[in-house]
Amino acid sequence: TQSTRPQRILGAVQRNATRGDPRSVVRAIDQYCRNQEWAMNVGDEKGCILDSVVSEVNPATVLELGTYCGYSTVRIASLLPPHAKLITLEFNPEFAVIARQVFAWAGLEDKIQLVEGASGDLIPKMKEQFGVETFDLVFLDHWKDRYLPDTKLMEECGLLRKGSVLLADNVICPGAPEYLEFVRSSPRYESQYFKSHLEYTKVEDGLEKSVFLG
Ligand SMILES: CCc1ncnc2c1ncn2[C@@H]1O[C@H](/C=C/CNC(=O)c2cc(-c3ccc(F)cc3)cc(O)c2O)[C@@H](O)[C@H]1O
Ligand SMILES: [Mg+2]
Repeated sequence: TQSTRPQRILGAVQRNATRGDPRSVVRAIDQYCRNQEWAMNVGDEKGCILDSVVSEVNPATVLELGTYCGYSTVRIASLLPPHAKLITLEFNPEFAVIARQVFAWAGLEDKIQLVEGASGDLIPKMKEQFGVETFDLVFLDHWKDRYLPDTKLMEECGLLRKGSVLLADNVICPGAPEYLEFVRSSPRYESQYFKSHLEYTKVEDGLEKSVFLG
């Protein structure tokens, strides 16, 4: 039977990365997706911007919306301090199965908690079910029309504190126009655009970093 793209990405990791070495997992996925078949990972160029924001925030609690194969999850988790917690939400069970194996190959399964389900259903349960107070960093990389409703939902659920950082992928391509308009015009956010390129291409894309002002 025909394999899926996520299965082929996992294969590339298992063939080319070193068990327990997160950076080799990241490199293996980037090489596969750049040379064999494109996939919607944040990628190496935007990934460097992601790394710099993670290092600057040095978060104790991270929420990722949209795991896919776990490329950005591994990238973020590999930079977290010892007792930090990364929760990643994914509603496609097939992608979740692949991502968990990618985390295991990277040796990061103890730092990453993948929760299966839709973000709109899970965000209201964060405090009671997952013992989260607030998130220091949120990485938005799921369906682009969910960025704004989920941001409003996180505010309503008291999951953002003064200084919480939202980092959103793809604000240009495919684009998240309503989200961008909101965070750039709201007095409750301080927003900054990091110009880059769509993963593995020369097409313009970028990340929007928005600090919640409380
Ligand atoms: C219901 C809420 C909700 N709850 C939980 N999990 C959810 C969810 N909504 C989605 N997911 C999961 O997240 C991932 C989807 C991510 C969606 N990402 C892009 O569409 C995208 C596209 C391009 C691009 C494609 C084609 C082009 F030509 C150009 C650019 C580039 C990029 O970097 C991109 O991120 C999958 O794992 C979903 O199962
Ligand atoms: Mg993306």
